Amino acid sequence: MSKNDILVDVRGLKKHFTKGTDVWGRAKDVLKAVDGVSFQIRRGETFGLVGESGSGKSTVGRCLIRLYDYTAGEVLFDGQDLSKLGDKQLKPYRRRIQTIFQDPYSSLNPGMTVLDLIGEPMNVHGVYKGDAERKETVGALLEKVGLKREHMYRYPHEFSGGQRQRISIARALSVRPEFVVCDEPISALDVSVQAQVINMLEDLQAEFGLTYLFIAHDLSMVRHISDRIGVMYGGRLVEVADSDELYENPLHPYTKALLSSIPIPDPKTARASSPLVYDPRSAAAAADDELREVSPGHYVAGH
Ligand SMILES: Nc1ncnc2c1ncn2[C@@H]1O[C@H](COP(=O)(O)OP(=O)(O)OP(=O)(O)O)[C@@H](O)[C@H]1O
Repeated sequence: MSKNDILVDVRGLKKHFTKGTDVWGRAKDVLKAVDGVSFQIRRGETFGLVGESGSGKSTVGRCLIRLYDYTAGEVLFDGQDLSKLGDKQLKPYRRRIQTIFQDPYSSLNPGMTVLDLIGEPMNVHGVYKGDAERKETVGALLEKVGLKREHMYRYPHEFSGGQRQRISIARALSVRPEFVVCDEPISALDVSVQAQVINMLEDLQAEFGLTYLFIAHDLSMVRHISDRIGVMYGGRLVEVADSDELYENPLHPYTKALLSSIPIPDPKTARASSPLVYDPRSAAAAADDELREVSPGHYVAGH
């Protein structure tokens, strides 16, 4: 991977939360939500981040968009360490990096029309030249995400969950970002609309040359959209590999357990055995947890 190919470079990222302080003002409990995570995302690819609830996926995403200051490590975006920038210097990066959140119900202000919701980030970043252009852009974006132009005059409660997520996607894309953090964007949607949203995200990626971090705990959809996948457990990455390689040749016991719990729709290929259970005290898990490259592009911890 040449330096130029890399859009996002995460190096030794740590985010520790402290809960309460003692009488001397020292932190009592430290929760190591992210504890030394490194990975790179190439321009134009989708990097999937998977793991069970609480493994630290969203915290990684929030550090990447600078919603959280991090405890240690570096996040380089297009070669720039964002933690070194003040608010003014950060502004262009706040345009270039956008987020789509899980819950399309709470992430859209119910009192705003779709026109204002999609137009708001455009106002903040001044990416249009007058009301007519703004309206035209919003209309075109609505069509791109499978809605109608006239929907711009409606309010979020008039739409289904899937349609609201389409509005959130149009809002994120309105400022022509390069990198989009998709934090469980389909988890709250009906299974029947999940695949539609995934296909749409892929089409938009191809059309606009987007790079995605795709966070999910549902492994079945992640394989479809991701080029490479990182598996998180307890605030650390335990395995990183190309998507197909990870599914066909999982090496870490936690990855194996995670994969064994995906329902298989085709009875001919259905597993004979029941899902594996990961025991973090097992010998393999207890071994040193640095990632090592075991075959080209396939990294695993403690193996
Ligand atoms: N703002 C916060 N303050 C304190 N603890 C936090 C905060 N945000 C996250 N955590 C804790 O950090 C750990 C990792 O949380 P995170 O949300 O990153 O996990 P996740 O893998 O994304 O899980 P989920 O899929 O449930 O969102 C959890 O134990 C969580 O309770």
